[in-house]
Amino acid sequence: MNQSAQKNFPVTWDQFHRDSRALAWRLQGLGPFDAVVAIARGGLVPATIVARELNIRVVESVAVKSYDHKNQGEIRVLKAVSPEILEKDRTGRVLIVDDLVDTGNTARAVREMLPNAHFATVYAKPKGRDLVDSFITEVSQDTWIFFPWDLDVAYVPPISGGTD
Ligand SMILES: O=P(O)(O)OC[C@H]1O[C@H](OP(=O)(O)OP(=O)(O)O)[C@H](O)[C@@H]1O
Ligand SMILES: Nc1nc2[nH]cnc2c(=O)[nH]1
Ligand SMILES: [Mg+2]
Repeated sequence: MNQSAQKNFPVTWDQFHRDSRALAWRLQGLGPFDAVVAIARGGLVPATIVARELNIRVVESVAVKSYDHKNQGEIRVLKAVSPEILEKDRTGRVLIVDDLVDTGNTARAVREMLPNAHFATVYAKPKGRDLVDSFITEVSQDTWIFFPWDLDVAYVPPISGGTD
């Protein structure tokens, strides 16, 4: 449950691209990886960027849903990992990518499916941090991250509270 999120952390496309590329730099040398498994939906964007940078051509997905907007519910697996990827996991050369780890519930569920994979996220909150092998930026547990695909350009009133 993330209703306690007090702070907003909006991320632009530019920043997300930069942070995802930074993740690719960090992952280079930890491989080689034969396949990337993106945790849909949020993991699909960074997975594509990482796969491009590391020249990984096999990109798969697993679909896990646990949030309805900011409310966390039961973990539901909507699309399981393919048998080919389960087979590849034995080699330890599978890379799982997600946009963030929060409570760690999603990461825990996917790690059970692919126990030998390297788990990477762009952002991490303290509760889930230890469940990922690599991440770029940590934010506090009471921060809600807004991804660029959740945002639009909008009017903001002046800090002084007056009209502009
Ligand atoms: O560590 P947790 O507390 O499990 O939260 C992290 C997960 O929550 C979000 O996905 P969400 O279930 O909202 O679906 P989405 O990727 O389709 O937005 C996010 O993309 C992570 O996958
Ligand atoms: N967009 C978004 N989804 C989440 N799912 C769990 N935590 C978060 C968060 O901080 N931002
Ligand atoms: Mg997700």
